[in-house]
Amino acid sequence: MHKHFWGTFHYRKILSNLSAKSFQSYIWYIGNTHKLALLLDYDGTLAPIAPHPDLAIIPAETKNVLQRLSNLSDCYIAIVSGRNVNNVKQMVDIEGITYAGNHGLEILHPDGTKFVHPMPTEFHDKVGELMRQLQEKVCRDGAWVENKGALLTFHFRETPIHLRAGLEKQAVTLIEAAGFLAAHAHCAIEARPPVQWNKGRASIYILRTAFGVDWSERIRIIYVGDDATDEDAMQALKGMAATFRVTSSDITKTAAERRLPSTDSVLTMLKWVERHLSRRKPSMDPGRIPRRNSSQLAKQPIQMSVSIVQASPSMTDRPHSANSLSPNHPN
Ligand SMILES: O=P(O)(O)OC[C@H]1O[C@H](O[C@H]2O[C@H](CO)[C@@H](O)[C@H](O)[C@H]2O)[C@H](O)[C@@H](O)[C@@H]1O
Repeated sequence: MHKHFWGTFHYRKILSNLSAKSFQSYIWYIGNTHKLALLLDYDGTLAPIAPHPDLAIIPAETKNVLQRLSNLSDCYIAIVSGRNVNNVKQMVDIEGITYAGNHGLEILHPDGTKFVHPMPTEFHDKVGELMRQLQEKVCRDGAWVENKGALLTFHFRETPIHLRAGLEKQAVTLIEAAGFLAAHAHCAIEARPPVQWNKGRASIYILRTAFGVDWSERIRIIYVGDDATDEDAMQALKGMAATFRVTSSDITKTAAERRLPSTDSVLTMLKWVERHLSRRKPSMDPGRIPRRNSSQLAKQPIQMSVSIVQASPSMTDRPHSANSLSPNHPN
């Protein structure tokens, strides 16, 4: 059942003035029997962008609707973020859901088990050295480095606009010289270890762990994200999910089925999902799985290996490039 779901409703304009009614056309996709998996990015999707990561707070209304959705037996929620996994869990602060941090390199399952993608050992030391280099050479004029453990983010949101390009270029050079992949984010450069893992692969890993190998037949999926790193997931889930890119631009390239203009519209969608799921009639459909039983499925062995990718000599901002599933891929 790998096909596009939107039929005649497939268009890519930004929808402004969204109301719950705007999502009515999704009823036939979500249907009345299947469990729904909501995969949601954090910054710029659930929480509006703020001058500093500590200030990007999830609005109370959004948190409340997520909390209620997390209590529905036929709704599974995973937050898929570029933040450190403990940090994003702290920011969302809802128990019983899945948290993926560092673009999926670390995943906390609702039953408390944790997945950590294998990392070449030398990169543990290299992260410290790259942090030192960035701090020494490019942390000025408001720019700073966020240490996320296996990853670093070089932030320049507070840097005067005319100084940004120079610092960005220098940071990219340092990141790539240290053997990391550099990727553009919102007023930031992400320094990621060169492993073939991203939000797309992490999303598929999460769905397979929760729902088993035939996950794509058993569930309906909604993925929402606002950044280039979310494009990996939108690409990987193409034809298997309803995908939304949060952007106020209609020229931003995206693999998503539709665009949403703001975090407010994400809230509107979540409210619509809640209303639809709450109105569904109880069903005996085997596709519905009690959510707490998903830990049984997590015990199925999943192949995992470290695959090193070559850091390119130029800027690595290819959101669609790392999506093709390798023979090692758990899917
Ligand atoms: O995948 P996400 O959950 O969207 O995380 C992506 C990055 O988000 C954070 O940085 C961004 O949001 C900050 C708060 O709004 C903003 O100040 C910054 O300019 C943005 O780049 C976070 O700090 C990063 O670690 C995440 O990778």
